[in-house]
Amino acid sequence: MKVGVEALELTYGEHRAVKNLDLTIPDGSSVVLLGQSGCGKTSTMRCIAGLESPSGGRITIGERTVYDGASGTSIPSHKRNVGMVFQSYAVWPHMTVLDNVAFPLKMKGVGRAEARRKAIDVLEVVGLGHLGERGASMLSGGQMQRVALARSMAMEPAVLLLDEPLSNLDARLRDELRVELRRIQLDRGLTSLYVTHDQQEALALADRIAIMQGGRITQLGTPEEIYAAPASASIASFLGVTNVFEVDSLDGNRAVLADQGGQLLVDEAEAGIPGTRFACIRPEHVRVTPATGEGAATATNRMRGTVEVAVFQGASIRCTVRTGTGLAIEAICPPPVTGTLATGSEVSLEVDARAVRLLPEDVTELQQAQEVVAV
Ligand SMILES: Nc1ncnc2c1ncn2[C@@H]1O[C@H](COP(=O)(O)OP(=O)(O)OP(=O)(O)O)[C@@H](O)[C@H]1O
Repeated sequence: MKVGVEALELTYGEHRAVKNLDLTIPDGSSVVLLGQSGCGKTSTMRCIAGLESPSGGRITIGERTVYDGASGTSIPSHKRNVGMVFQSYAVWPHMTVLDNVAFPLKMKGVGRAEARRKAIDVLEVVGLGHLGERGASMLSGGQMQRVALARSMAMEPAVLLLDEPLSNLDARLRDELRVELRRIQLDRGLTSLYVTHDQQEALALADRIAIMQGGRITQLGTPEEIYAAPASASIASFLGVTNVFEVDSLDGNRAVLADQGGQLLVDEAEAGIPGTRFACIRPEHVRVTPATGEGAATATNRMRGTVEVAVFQGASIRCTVRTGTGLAIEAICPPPVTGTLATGSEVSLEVDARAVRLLPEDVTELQQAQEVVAV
């Protein structure tokens, strides 16, 4: 069911944890709240679940208003029909896997046979159909988290709230379960809100990502839109854009970098936007080649530099190159011709002017993601 949050406010004492927050989760879609620790993600989710008392705003689930500060409406958590999955697995160790899933259904008044049938069905969906009779204490972390997910899904909630459910798992399991979760979400058309500080998780699981900073949503868009066009330098940094350079001034379509960092050619359209202060370049948009002469093509930045460090990542190499003007530029490149990227190598860098984005340091109002421009 569709979930609507309007002008939500939550304060803890003097601290405003959630500030005038608006968010819609369309029916059957997955929204991921992505932001640094302490930005208010969990608080927002807990307000939707009915586990916090907001200080104002309105929350609707389907057609029902579950919270309204103006009229004093507040439906208790257990009557909101929300399912929750947390970081901690929260399975009952003394019960079998099947009973873990069937028990809450029985508590809700579902008959024994029907509860069992539903439990078997959702255990199948999460890939645990063969482990129904096993004691829950004998499961791995990943399996326990699947049980927790199955238990929430069995209740057929109007919305599934997931708060960093994968963060206690090791990296391999996390990757595996992330794909599995997305498959289940799409197959079942679950309406879900997922909270994480992990950008890979957000990119993989979201129909829409809501970037949260300081109690507000500052950008909303599809994973592709947010990845290609972050609204501010702080969002870009958070998304792993390591090349963020302060701009001193603009000279036509040249950005003069602060601290004698040299100049970068930028797209004319970017140069025309007033008030921007940081030049951001994704590492994968930097081309590294063996050193050649400095070129003078108009639409491409060309620089010479020395490889400071290069890290082999399997399918790619991540390296830091120090340019003649002292800029440290990161690049992600395909595995190179032998030796090109060894530490100390002289290399040439190329960055298309259209790959240099000029962004404000921060945004405080919600930015809808812009159309993605390929470079
Ligand atoms: N019960 C509480 N009492 C007082 N302050 C709180 C309480 N819970 C959270 N806060 C504060 O509110 C802010 C938002 O916390 P919240 O847990 O929502 O952040 P988060 O983005 O989910 O972070 P994390 O990823 O670390 O869980 C933080 O500054 C936190 O310290």
